[in-house]
Amino acid sequence: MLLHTYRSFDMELPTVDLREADYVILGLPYDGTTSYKPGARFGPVLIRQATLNFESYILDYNIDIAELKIADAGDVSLPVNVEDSIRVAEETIRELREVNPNAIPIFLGGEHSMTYAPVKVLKPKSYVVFDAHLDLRDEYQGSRFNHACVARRISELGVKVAIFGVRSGTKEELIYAEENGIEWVHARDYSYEAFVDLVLSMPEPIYVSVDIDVFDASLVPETGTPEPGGLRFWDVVEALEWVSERKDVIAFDIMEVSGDKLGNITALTAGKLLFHILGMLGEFR
Ligand SMILES: N=C(N)NCCCCNCCCN
Ligand SMILES: [Mn+2]
Ligand SMILES: [Mn+2]
Repeated sequence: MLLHTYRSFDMELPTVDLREADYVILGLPYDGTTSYKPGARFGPVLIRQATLNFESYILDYNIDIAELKIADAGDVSLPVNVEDSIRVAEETIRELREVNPNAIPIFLGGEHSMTYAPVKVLKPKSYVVFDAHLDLRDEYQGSRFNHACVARRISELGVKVAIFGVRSGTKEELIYAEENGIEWVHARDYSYEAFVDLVLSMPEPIYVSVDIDVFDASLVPETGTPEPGGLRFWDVVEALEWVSERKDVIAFDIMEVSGDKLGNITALTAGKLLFHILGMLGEFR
């Protein structure tokens, strides 16, 4: 076990020791800056539990992900304060890299605020994110590390940012995007072609983040700030297939899953996406 982690719930998959893994799951169960619907601290448990519903054989790729070498490093034990939590998450991810520098991590959240930690440690050149929100605020509800600020903090690290599926933002965020070369695609304008067009020229390596609220609210009612008018499940899967096959993706996350009932529709959406990500990684890499 890594320092500052605990085991919460087992997925519907055999796992291997972290040292031997090609892929590693790590939960970031933080919800201290939630602004609307609470419960993101249960996201990682809910996603793992939802995988019990799914076959490990993925029809789309003709692959059984039970045969992949996947480790589950558990969940990081996070303190109350958001900046302290980011620090503990960073330390844990650094430790994980020391134990196994080659495994591709898939982080499960937990608020989007936590994505800052893996990005700081893994130092991608680009951040490709699916999100209903721009997350480009300088500050929100008293914190610069609020979930609504994470894309801005990441862009300030010098990482190239592109955001897909957006349908919520402020004038201030729009101006920041424009002044800082941050590309984004409205959910109404989203297409596979628009995604490929933008991501094709982005510098590598790439960190891919899925804020689960990018999906239509009907697919993800249990998330911190649900928004109607979102993407379909296959929109995101097809984009991830392209980027994981064609570009150097060093990590993924699935964030902002919440709720207090096992088997909730949001967790099922996230669990199914997790299995597809593992399937495409097994197929393409
Ligand atoms: N990145 C995010 N998830 N942002 C959500 C911001 C919520 C805006 N509430 C609007 C309240 C208006 N009174
Ligand atoms: Mn977000
Ligand atoms: Mn969002």
